[in-house]
Amino acid sequence: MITFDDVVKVYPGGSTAVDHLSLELPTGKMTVFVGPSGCGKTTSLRMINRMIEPTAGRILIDGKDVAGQDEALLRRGIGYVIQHAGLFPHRTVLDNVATVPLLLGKNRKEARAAALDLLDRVGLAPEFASRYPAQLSGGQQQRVGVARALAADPPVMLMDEPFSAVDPVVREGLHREFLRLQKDLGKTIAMVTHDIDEAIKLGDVVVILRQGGKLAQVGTPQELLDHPADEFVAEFVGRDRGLRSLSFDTAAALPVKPLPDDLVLDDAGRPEGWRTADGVRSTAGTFLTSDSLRLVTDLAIMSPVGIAVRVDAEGKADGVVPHHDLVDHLAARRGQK
Ligand SMILES: Nc1ncnc2c1ncn2[C@@H]1O[C@H](COP(=O)(O)OP(=O)(O)OP(=O)(O)O)[C@@H](O)[C@H]1O
Repeated sequence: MITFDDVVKVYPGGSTAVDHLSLELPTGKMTVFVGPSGCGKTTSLRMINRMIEPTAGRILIDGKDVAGQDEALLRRGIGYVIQHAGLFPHRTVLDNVATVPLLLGKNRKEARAAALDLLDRVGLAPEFASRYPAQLSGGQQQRVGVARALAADPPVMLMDEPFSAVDPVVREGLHREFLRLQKDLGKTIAMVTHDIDEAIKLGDVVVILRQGGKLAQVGTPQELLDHPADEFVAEFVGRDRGLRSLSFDTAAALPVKPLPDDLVLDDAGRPEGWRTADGVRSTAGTFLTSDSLRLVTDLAIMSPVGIAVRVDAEGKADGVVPHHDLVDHLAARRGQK
């Protein structure tokens, strides 16, 4: 666990970048710092590995104050990934990643093998190993940056806007791969982004800072969406927060009605579509109990008859949710929160 204990940073010249920040970043989870430009996100991150020293307060990793630790040793246990990857331009991809295992005392062969394994883990084929960073796309460079940060197998990773230099489609892919990787590795990660959607998607915990380096709110994405602490947070997480919060709940508790006659099924009981007055069948939108309430809402809205169809694992229809039932369920859900 990383603990911020009443941390203050005032830069020379007097601007307060971080103002009495107290927080806990849970072990093995991803904590995302987000907030408007200049609110102290990067400063907070860099105080963890002592690239910046706090003016007051303490930062502890697993109960040990970082201030008392040897900087080189401390940083060996903390991987660091930045925007544009920060790769060595005159070294090949393989050498960029193998540098760290070499520094840690592996021989050349072992270091190269470790680097190849890491490149594979971040989704880069072996043929990229001999290229130079300039011969890669932004997204590929970012993967090399992540592989290099992982090379020392650090328990903690700091990531400063790691996905912001790539276009939205590539970013989407990197998010997916990163979530898969983190599921395997379970690192304690502190990440900075200015993008609230990215924070909500990737963060187990989201820290929202406001101007002047003050903590606005900390919580799980769903807590922030369902219970924003004030107007600033509500605005920041977005006006559509009600709808987005539905992504975090499954349809498991959603009551269903029996199948109506106008739902056409095949021989195996799988929905084929809706029978309409002129005989045309339009597709029926189906969901599993494990799908999100957001998907069910979308299906009900898009359905010509305003009904979403629940199916089992074999695709067999076993109940329906008319949109008015869905609205009642969502209202009751809101009342329970
Ligand atoms: N070296 C410095 N000297 C003086 N002031 C600084 C220094 N670095 C940052 N600041 C100021 O501290 C505040 C916080 O900066 P920081 O970079 O931590 O914010 P940020 O939230 O990461 O911003 P952004 O999203 O724009 O990158 C800003 O007002 C900034 O101008």
